[in-house]
Amino acid sequence: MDFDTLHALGKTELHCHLDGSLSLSCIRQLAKMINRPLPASDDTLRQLVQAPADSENLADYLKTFDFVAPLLQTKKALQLAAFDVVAQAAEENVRYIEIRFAPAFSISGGLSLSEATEAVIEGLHQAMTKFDIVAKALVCGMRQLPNADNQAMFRANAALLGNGLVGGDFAGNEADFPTSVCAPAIKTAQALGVPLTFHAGECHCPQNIAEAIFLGIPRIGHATACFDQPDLIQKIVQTHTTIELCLTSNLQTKAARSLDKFPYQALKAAGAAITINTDNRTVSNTTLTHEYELYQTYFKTTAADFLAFNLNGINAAFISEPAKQTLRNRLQQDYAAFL
Ligand SMILES: O=c1[nH]cnc2c1ncn2[C@@H]1O[C@H](CO)[C@@H](O)[C@H]1O
Ligand SMILES: [Zn+2]
Repeated sequence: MDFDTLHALGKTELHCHLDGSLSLSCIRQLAKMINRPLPASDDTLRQLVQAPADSENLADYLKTFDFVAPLLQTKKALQLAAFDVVAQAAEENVRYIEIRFAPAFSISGGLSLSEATEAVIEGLHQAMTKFDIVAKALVCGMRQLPNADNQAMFRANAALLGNGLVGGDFAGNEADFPTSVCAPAIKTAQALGVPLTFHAGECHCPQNIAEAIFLGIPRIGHATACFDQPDLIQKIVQTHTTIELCLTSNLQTKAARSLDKFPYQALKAAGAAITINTDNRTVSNTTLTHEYELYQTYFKTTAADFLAFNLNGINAAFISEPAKQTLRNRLQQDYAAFL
């Protein structure tokens, strides 16, 4: 399929970070609101908000997020940001998206942990009235924060579940903060009834994936380190764990040092429920269409595969069964001409 066809295909995306996906024009608008000077040239600005080409590891990649954090400290800014990311997704025919962000990174201007989320939800709702897309929010605990902080975040946000907020995640510094360290906050989120996905396996540590599955988490972001672990892959299949693959991001963070160390083929061969995601449109300089193009080029992924991965995404989405059925029907229609 050519790029225009890949662009036209209906899509779903479970793994997309708000702060890593702002368009340059949105970044300019937000910077203006706090009188922060930015380089006049888009090329220069892009260098500042994209992960460096020579990122050594996840920690290096995550440094890029410091640039936009000060821009996301007011209700208006978070609303505009959420609207902006949904608009980008709708433009490339994403029908369903879950957008994640860390409330703890948006409270230095005086917002509470729940007000930050309410503002994101407001932006998602505004975008849904304008574009043909369903957009939901996930709140991220951060691995490097104390469990008490992540627990407070989930407690503050649990009441918003069902009203635009559909679940939670843990992101951040996996190399120094393994899954076991986060277990108390994971258990708190689960006890509060927060559906969870979880970043694991980005730092060459398959154990972090295994522990997350053991703790009953039904979706794993990345899971890169399972590529040469047949037993773990069997566990993923048996437990019906859905994997949120992020190819470009993994090559940048060196989670996968080459394509043969990316787990797509091993997971697909085993029959695991995989999905394709951007992770961070801006920080990783990608789009979901570009990701599809890479899979087609590198792995000969077909329209039937893309449909199956999108249906995996719907099955694992944190929404009601009737809402899922509507989206499934829509995707079947979208793909009918390509199968
Ligand atoms: O690939 C990733 N792995 C781990 N953490 C990430 C990744 N991408 C973004 N974030 C972290 O999630 C926070 C909330 O969106 C971001 O600020 C960033 O620190
Ligand atoms: Zn991520």
